[in-house]
Amino acid sequence: MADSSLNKVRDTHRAKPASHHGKNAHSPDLLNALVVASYGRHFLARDEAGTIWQVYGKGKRREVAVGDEIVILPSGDKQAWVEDIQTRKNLVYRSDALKSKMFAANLDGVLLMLAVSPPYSPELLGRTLTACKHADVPLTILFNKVDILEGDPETLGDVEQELFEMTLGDVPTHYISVTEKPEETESLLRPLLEGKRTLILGQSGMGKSTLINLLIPGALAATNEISMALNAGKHTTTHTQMHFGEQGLELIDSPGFQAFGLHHLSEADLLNAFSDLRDEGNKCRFANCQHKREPDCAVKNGLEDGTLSPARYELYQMLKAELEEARQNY
Ligand SMILES: Nc1nc2c(ncn2[C@@H]2O[C@H](COP(=O)(O)OP(=O)(O)OP(=O)(O)O)[C@@H](O)[C@H]2O)c(=O)[nH]1
Ligand SMILES: [Zn+2]
Repeated sequence: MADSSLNKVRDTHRAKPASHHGKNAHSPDLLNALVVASYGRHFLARDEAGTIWQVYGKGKRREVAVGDEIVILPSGDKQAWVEDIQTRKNLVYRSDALKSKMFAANLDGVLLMLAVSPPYSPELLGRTLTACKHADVPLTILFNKVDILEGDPETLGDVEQELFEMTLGDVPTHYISVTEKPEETESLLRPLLEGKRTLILGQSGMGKSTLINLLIPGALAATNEISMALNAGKHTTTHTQMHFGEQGLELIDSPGFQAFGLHHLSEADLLNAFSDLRDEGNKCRFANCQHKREPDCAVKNGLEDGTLSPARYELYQMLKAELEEARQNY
């Protein structure tokens, strides 16, 4: 049975006064709480007594992410205001020219789910890799649905090669089948995930929900019930949600994404995420070499002799061009 703490939400009509347990030491009216769901404009937060509050923020205090430790001021009927957001250990987010979207904060790791059907996007893989490097959160790749590739070792070999090249062999990568090999998947992942808070990312259809239901049975159904009860999910189909399993397993589910802008990175940030290109680039003849058509370009030479990855080079040039364009528009 899932130990979904969201099940502890109280019936509004019989609500008891909050226990002293969850009170904020500085002010008796304030409570410390953990953000467990984000609907964009409002959030669900769980206080230390296990009560779920629907919380709203004004101005900067609206910029709340799942995983944030916040201080809330109850305003009645299980509703509360965000009073403060505690300093984050880390934050994974994406951003385009118009807005940024926070995935989650205070993470121990990110799991990126990929599959061959629907086909995964190497570009999204590269962007996820870059965002996690920048946020300094360990990334693990789960390549799901390997059952589809049974009897097709060639395609599987190509995938392995592509993932290795893009990640420089630096990212733990597991080949799994959630539906066909559930026990194996579970015994592989439990030791990696227990006692940790993990954000699961992936394009639509990669198997995120299937995996969450395997590791925390009933999690998604319980979540829907809570959302309905609090009316929190009204008019929203996509939201980010934390699920609580046994042995301190915490999984954060985020809607499948098709875009992953990285406008929040500076050019130096970008170079740090591509340290292979940065280090080789230091050997170019010109200090400001763009690694395009300059003579004695160590990066171009590295691409030619196979020591650098063309896929990473292309992604780097694409992200750099985006940053330059974004800067010109401001
Ligand atoms: N063949 C195969 N199918 C799988 C596997 N894991 C999941 N699926 C199927 O893939 C489809 C999509 O799975 P979901 O778990 O809904 O994918 P998701 O990543 O949550 O997608 P969104 O909710 O759209 O973000 C479902 O029909 C699953 O049954 C697997 O290991 N092998
Ligand atoms: Zn160069």
